[in-house]
Amino acid sequence: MPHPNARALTGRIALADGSVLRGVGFGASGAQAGELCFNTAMTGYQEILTDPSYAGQIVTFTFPHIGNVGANAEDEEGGTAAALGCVTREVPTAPSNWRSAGRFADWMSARGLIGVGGVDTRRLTRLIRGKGAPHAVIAHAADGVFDEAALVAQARAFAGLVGADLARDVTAPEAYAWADGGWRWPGGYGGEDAAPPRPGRRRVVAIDYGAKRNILRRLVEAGCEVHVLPAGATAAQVRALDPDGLFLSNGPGDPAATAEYAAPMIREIIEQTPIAVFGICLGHQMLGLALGARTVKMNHGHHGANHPVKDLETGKVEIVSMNHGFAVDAQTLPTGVIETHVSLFDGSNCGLKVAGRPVFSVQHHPEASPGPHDSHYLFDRFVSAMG
Ligand SMILES: NC(=O)CC[C@H](N)C(=O)O
Repeated sequence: MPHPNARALTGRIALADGSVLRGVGFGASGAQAGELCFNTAMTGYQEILTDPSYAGQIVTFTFPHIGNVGANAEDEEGGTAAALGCVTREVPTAPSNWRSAGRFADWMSARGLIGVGGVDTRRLTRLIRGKGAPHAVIAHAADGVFDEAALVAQARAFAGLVGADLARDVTAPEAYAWADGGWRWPGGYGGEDAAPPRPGRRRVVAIDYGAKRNILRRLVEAGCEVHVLPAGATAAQVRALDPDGLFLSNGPGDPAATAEYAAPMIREIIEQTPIAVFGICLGHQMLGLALGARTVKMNHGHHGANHPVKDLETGKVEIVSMNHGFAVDAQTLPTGVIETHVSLFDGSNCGLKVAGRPVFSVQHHPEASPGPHDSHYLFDRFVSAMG
């Protein structure tokens, strides 16, 4: 007789190398192919899974208990696309906190996210770290019946993130204004109405390549009035709003795949308009590309809320939130572009600035959603750079 606690193995993780891990499926049903990465954050699973930068990826959480505090409407970082699903050590339980809007598994279903729990995530993480982020399929079927060979074939057929322009897929369909944590986006999330522009605020045009909401909130907190433009915005469209600063957001996919539209716009602004420019993550990589540097695919990337980064100008070490699988190759930074931050895990580039200009960017996530607040000062630095 089966153990009374035994649960059917209704989930699978199939890797392109042919291995198949079995677990307990939860959330949405189906089978999705993507790149499998691991995230070491101990909190913030809902922010992670709704961060548009995770489009095309499946997240293995190294922290074993995921979903225990349920899900709620405030913690969503994006309105539409995000990760494909997640892998957990323990099968999520019912929420244990009073403010949850609902069970994690129900929220996963509603978002179309597939979960597989009861997996040896330690083994999976070692595998990803050793061989690089694999192409994989995450699958959930209530009857526990799978064609495992077909899942492996589906993982092998995944084209990968190199060369994939996903920022265009997740960007806002049209321009919108954001203020005080609210936004106006017809058919969107439907949060609070945007407040009218306030006198005395610095005007920022933020390009949405898959922007996390908490970045926009932090910009408002730092004293900005934020106007968001879709990914394909031209320099003329940016200038038409007469901003004091241009913000380049985070986002999914390969930065080099955006070369046709992002780099030319950024270059034109830097060359012709004397405003401050600040980029985060994909925005950092795009700024690097616009300045003439190259980006490279990392082995397994940086995904977590506990990464040490050194500010090379102050010598201070910040513990930061990270989520990237590509990086700017610091060796390719041209003269006049200075490396400002490095990862103390692997020495990879984490920041740059243009000498003598109010133009800078970081690879990590100062908005800390989830994560530590050590890098919040960068939002004030952006506002100061507006003169
Ligand atoms: N969070 C991000 O902006 C990620 C940037 C890019 N997609 C990468 O994986 O490196």
